[in-house]
Amino acid sequence: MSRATTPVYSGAQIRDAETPLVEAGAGPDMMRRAAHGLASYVLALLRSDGKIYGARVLGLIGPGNNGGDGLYALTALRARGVDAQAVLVADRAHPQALEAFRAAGGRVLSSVPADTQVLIDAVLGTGARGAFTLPDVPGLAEAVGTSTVVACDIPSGVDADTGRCPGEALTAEHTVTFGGAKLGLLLGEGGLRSGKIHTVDIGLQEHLPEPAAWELISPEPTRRKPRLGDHKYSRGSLQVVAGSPQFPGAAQLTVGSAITSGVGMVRLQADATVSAAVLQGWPEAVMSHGRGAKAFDGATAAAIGPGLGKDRSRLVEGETMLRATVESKVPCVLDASGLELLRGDLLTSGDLGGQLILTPHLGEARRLAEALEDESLEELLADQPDTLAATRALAEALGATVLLKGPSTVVAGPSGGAPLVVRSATPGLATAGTGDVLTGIIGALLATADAAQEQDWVRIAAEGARMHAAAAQRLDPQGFGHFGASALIGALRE
Ligand SMILES: NC(=O)C1=CN([C@@H]2O[C@H](COP(=O)(O)OP(=O)(O)OC[C@H]3O[C@@H](n4cnc5c(N)ncnc54)[C@H](OP(=O)(O)O)[C@@H]3O)[C@@H](O)[C@H]2O)[C@@H](O)CC1
Ligand SMILES: Nc1ncnc2c1ncn2[C@@H]1O[C@H](COP(=O)(O)OP(=O)(O)O)[C@@H](O)[C@H]1O
Ligand SMILES: [K+]
Repeated sequence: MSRATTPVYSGAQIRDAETPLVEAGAGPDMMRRAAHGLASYVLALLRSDGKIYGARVLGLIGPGNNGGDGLYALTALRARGVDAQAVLVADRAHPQALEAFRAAGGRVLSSVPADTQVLIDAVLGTGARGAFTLPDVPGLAEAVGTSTVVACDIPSGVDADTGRCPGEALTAEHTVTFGGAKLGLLLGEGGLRSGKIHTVDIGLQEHLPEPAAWELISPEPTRRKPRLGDHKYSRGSLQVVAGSPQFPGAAQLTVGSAITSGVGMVRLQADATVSAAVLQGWPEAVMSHGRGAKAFDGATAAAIGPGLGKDRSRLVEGETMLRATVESKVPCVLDASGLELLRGDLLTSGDLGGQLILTPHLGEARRLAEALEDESLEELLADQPDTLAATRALAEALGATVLLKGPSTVVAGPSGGAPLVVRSATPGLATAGTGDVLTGIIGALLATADAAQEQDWVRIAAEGARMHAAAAQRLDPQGFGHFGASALIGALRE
């Protein structure tokens, strides 16, 4: 993968990489490195917050190695003058780590002091199995609200492979994770509970397999800048089928975001009312109403679906265009009501092509799973979804690229390459119409991209999601959420 991405592993991959090292006697060494990384991170937090000497840190310690990491980190913090104490939540704790902690003057408390500044969650890590119940420790609920919670490896209760929380779970503002980022820190519920993620090298690197996914963290160079000799046709032309009398705004947002993302020409196929509305805001848009699949001639990509609603004639136009793109293998992004067009042979062909990018949100993905009558996919998408496995399965079933939207967006191609994840931390995007903006961005990227391989489509779609989140971040750095989809378009310029 490129330098814009970082590897993400399942908990099982990390454990498998650790096993031979533990068998060779390197376990204590790895634990020392993990604890040192955790203690250094907490020290930096305390330093930025005021002072280290006498600062109050409490470790919530579980029965296994995760608790061992926590106890050694507390020991290291004590050596720096931090008032670090522990609460043991089980009837046992890592014996050597507990001994080291006690030898450093650490005390085991039966409640969490009210003046705790940093609470280290070292209850469960990758060894967690099944549902977790928050320990009944006096003062814990209050401290969770008032102190900074730092998770040791993974917030307790979060499944390291999927991000699912089968029972209760702790929520951290920071997670210091060992050996490599875990899927569970990025995906689903886990993605909402991990906060800022910091990875500590514990010497696993060369023992790790190909990662289960990659996180896209900085711009992918998929955007083509205008060249000196370019003209409007050579810069790419995007054909949009969006909007209906009920939802004219969806066409405005898709067209506007495509124009702003940088493409030679944006053409819209829509009826007279929608066209008039779009032209008010975007006079540079070209109308191609009434030309059927011919409207598609010369386009280098298509964007189909936003705001077609249940309008019969608009859906027919969308389907005509969709079939034309699939047949000619011209890249296309299919969103919103456009996804309802995947029925009959379009649903079951299993080979729509990686150049077709579907951008469902969770509800739309569930409807696709229902239409496919795929119970295992429905299960992956149920209550606590496994978004990585579900995106892969959906991409494979349809033979297309799938971008599953959410706080963490997952993109997978049809033939099983490693998916890309875009974590946004911009909940202000949860507002009507932002999906239409994403469709316009991806449409523009597709229209201007040089893509040859399946993984290119995955990268382009993920880059679209990154640009979308970056625009929200730029527009609303404090996270107040006081913006709508139209304002997001204005923030697309990087
Ligand atoms: N391997 C290494 O060398 C290195 C590992 N490292 C660290 O070790 C961590 C993994 O440690 P681990 O394997 O000891 O598992 P861990 O997460 O502490 O939990 C296991 C304990 O919890 C219990 N338990 C399980 N589920 C439960 C539930 N739902 N509710 C309640 N209890 C539950 C379970 O009890 P049992 O079911 O066995 O009775 C068992 O006692 C990893 O995240 C990293 O921090 C690093 O130091 C680097 C080197
Ligand atoms: N809590 C959230 N945090 C970050 N991004 C979010 C959140 N909720 C939604 N989004 C993003 O906002 C967009 C919403 O898209 P969608 O649901 O299709 O909206 P619409 O159909 O109204 O345009 C997606 O890109 C999604 O990833
Ligand atoms: K933990």
